[in-house]
Amino acid sequence: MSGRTTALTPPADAGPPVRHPEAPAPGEIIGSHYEYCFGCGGGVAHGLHLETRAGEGVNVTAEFTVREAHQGAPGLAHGGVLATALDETLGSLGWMLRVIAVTGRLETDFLRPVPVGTELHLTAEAVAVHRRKIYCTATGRIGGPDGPVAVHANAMFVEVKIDHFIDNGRKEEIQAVMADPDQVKVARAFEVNP
Ligand SMILES: CCCCCCCC(=O)SCCNC(=O)CCNC(=O)[C@H](O)C(C)(C)COP(=O)(O)OP(=O)(O)OC[C@H]1O[C@@H](n2cnc3c(N)ncnc32)[C@H](O)[C@@H]1OP(=O)(O)O
Repeated sequence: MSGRTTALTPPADAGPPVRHPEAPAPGEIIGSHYEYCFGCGGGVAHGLHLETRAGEGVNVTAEFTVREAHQGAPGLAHGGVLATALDETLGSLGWMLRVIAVTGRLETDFLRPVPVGTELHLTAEAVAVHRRKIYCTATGRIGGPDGPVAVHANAMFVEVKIDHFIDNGRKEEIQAVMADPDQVKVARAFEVNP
């Protein structure tokens, strides 16, 4: 990581994020991007099962109920799980920009403990784009969209091509995904932007 600036403040020549014309309509549920994703996949028993909805701008909302399997301290959510919820919500912003992007940097503030049983209401928003970098923020509130803020993150995602996953993922899973024509179609559509 030599010579790389790690600041999460967008550079002066960064531009505003632009909602893609084919982004999901406001209020539309953004389905899971992968059945075995710990954040959103239905195939992970103890996963977060996060359900994300498109916002009106380059933003999304999501809910996640903290369950027993998500504990760190007795009766409280594990901080890493809460960071995962923020990360997953932020990851959905790619649908609004219609790019594939992965987390480059994620800085999380933990402001309140989150008890098991809590429904965490999450929002994420892209704030600036500079070349392949997407600067964004996310917030998790306890109990409702206007509840007290429990967690907040500033992040920078980096746009990648499908090859990022093909070249780096384990062969078994990559082959299974590539055998599904629907998944390939969705992924390739994201590579043609706009
Ligand atoms: C399909 C979507 C799934 C979503 C799931 C939820 C989100 C996730 O959890 S994704 C999984 C976690 N993240 C990862 O595994 C990513 C691992 N990291 C990588 O693969 C690489 O480091 C990657 C792709 C981020 C960047 O590598 P590379 O493509 O070679 O780009 P690189 O040239 O180094 O960087 C591009 C720009 O980003 C900047 N950058 C990259 N990483 C960072 C970082 N950590 N901090 C600050 N800046 C960074 C670089 O400085 C560069 O900036 P500039 O354009 O000004 O020169």
